[in-house]
Amino acid sequence: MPELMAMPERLMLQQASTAVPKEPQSSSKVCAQPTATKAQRRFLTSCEVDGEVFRVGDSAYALEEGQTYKDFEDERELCELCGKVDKQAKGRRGQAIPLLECGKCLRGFHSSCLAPPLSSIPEGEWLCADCVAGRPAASRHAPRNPRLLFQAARLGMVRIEKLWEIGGTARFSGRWYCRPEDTETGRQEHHTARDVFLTELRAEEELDCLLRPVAVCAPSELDQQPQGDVFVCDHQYHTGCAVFRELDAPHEDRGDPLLLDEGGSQSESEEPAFSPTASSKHARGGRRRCLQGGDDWQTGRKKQIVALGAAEAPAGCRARAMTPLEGARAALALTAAPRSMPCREQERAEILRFVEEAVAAGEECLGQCLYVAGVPGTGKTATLHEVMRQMRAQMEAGQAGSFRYVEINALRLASPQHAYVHLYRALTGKHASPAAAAEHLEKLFSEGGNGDSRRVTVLLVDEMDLLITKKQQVLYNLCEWPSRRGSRLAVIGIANTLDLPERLMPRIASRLGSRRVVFQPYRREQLQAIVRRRLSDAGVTDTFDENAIKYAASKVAAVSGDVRRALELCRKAAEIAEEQQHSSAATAVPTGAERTKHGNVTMGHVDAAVTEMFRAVHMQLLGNTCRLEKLLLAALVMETRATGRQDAVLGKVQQRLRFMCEARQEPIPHIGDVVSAAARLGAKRLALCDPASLRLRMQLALNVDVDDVVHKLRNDQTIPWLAQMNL
Ligand SMILES: Nc1ncnc2c1ncn2[C@@H]1O[C@H](COP(=O)(O)OP(=O)(O)OP(=O)(O)O)[C@@H](O)[C@H]1O
Ligand SMILES: [Zn+2]
Ligand SMILES: [Zn+2]
Repeated sequence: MPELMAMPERLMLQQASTAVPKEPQSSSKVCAQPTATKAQRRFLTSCEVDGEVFRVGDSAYALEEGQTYKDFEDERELCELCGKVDKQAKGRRGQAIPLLECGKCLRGFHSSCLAPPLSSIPEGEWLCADCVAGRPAASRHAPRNPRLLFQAARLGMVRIEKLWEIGGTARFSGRWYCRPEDTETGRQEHHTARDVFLTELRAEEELDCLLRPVAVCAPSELDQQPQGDVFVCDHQYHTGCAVFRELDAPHEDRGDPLLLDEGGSQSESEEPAFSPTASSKHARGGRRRCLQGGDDWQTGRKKQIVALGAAEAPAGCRARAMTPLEGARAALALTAAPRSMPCREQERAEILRFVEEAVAAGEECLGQCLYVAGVPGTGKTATLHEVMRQMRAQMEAGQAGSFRYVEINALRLASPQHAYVHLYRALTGKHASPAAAAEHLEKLFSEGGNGDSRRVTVLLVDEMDLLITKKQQVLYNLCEWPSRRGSRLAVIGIANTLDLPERLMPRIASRLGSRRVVFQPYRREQLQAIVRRRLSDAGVTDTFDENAIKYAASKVAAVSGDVRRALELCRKAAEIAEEQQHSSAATAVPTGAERTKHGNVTMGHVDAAVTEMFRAVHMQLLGNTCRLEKLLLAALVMETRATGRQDAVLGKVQQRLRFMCEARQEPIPHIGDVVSAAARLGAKRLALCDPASLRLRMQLALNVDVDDVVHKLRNDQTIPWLAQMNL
């Protein structure tokens, strides 16, 4: 329901000047928001300021320092040729001739000023003579309309992500857009005059700093937009890491250093909005991005603010405080980026040294490859992310040279060759086919091909073993490019197998394998320390009985050193304890006070969590397998552990099965039975396999967690000797 929130202007001015420190030129005033009043925020979905409606999700021009609305009173562009706005047509009616806009440089021309003059406005896109000839198309006149001012870096543009009203003032937070010129690689051939990139830099100010909404659309939607204030955006640009990313690219990991200063939903508004001194210097051109916060910008607007739609407050923004158990659950969640990573200090230092050396070497950065290995859940990715976050902080503090950081997860690639596509896109913001991208990268990493970028690129390739192809060309390129003079590229590969370099051709192995960091599986005490640290970082150490943590750690350490399982188990235990607390509160026994005191997670809860985790459907399916299927699973686990690959050829698995049976004096199963047992595992979705027609050439891979399989096999009563096997 519309609601009027206009306040007397005098009052508003007072408010603004008390909220703002006295020095009028200080840029820090943008950040100096009184946080004490945060509780009274009312979130809005849209808001009207003097007739302009701004919605969440809209983009808008934002005034830069020193600009006022008065500056935009006459936005009419001048004709590039005659330098005038209006021109009376010679002849009968004497009406103004509109300016014709060049589709590339966006400058305006009177149709009658052109040589030869155009008698009618052309249909579709029209290009000026400079653009047709490929000449630089700089305007001779100072731009007057916002679109050209933005392109001349004299006006900002933001995307509004939140709108709220506080004390009669409407405020917004959002992110800045930048132009191709503001990126590390600068304006490139494929950029059009309308291309913009959404950056990670946040803005938070009064809504009054926004001039008016603009349309920002995907390239494919451009045709449906009216001319004028329209921009095209299909990539984000991270100014800190100087890399591009598809606008809607999925990102899962909260620890991803690229996501650091995106407006996180929980921490929003605690962290200062973008401070122009800190991060903008990394954006090329070091443009000072500061929203007007003084008194002068209020001239020209009456500040009639109308809140149009009130929004539900975002979850968590006004939520009640978390209970300790909820806090514990959140701290143990796998998606939470750990604040600190105990037990990995040495590995971390080694990786940090590698990156520091590569970045410091700059031009001389030659042949830098690092191979990081370790079984799943040993903190490889998390440690790397932490190192990169630290490097970024160093870079921003001016303690380390600038670098670019690109991350590729081979699991998410459509094919190994798509690694090229991803890397090329990150460096240039451009999409290309795998073959074309490989060609461009080849040039880029050859001498002088990297343009005038002085930054070293640090490339992280997660799950690197998935990039193995028949000719190993992708891996070869990724490991060879860094050794090119002037490539300024350092590559870090992560994989689960220790011997990946040894499985590669010697020319790759020599490059990748020379520097390694190995992550050993966590031992029981380490798992314990990690869980404990996560809890203490969140300030909820005493939610867990010491014995409960110890018990959970030993349960997990008995099967694997995968910290994920330890965290999951403890999280589940906390969940169970919480449920118990709720149900006992509901029955309202007067011992409530005592209950909360003892409402800790105990060994009993961990035990319940173990049972629950192992009650999952696939665990039941595992329990219902026949003897041969069980033996086959055991052989498959051993084979994949030995090769470090996820899949195995049935022939090899069958060989292991035979040795196993021979050693235990079990009857050796017939090959046909083995093939059909494999097909049955496939049908139950416990394993992935090719058609059974391939027989022993069939590829087989586990489709369930290997630790679950091992747990089941070790505890199998019907084949007790499996417990002694080295699974
Ligand atoms: N030392 C540690 N302290 C705190 N949390 C940790 C530690 N090691 C790992 N974790 C957490 O465990 C989870 C798994 O870690 P990570 O993804 O880094 O493992 P990984 O070795 O890369 O495994 P994979 O090979 O399966 O990707 C993450 O949520 C991470 O935050
Ligand atoms: Zn003219
Ligand atoms: Zn032009």
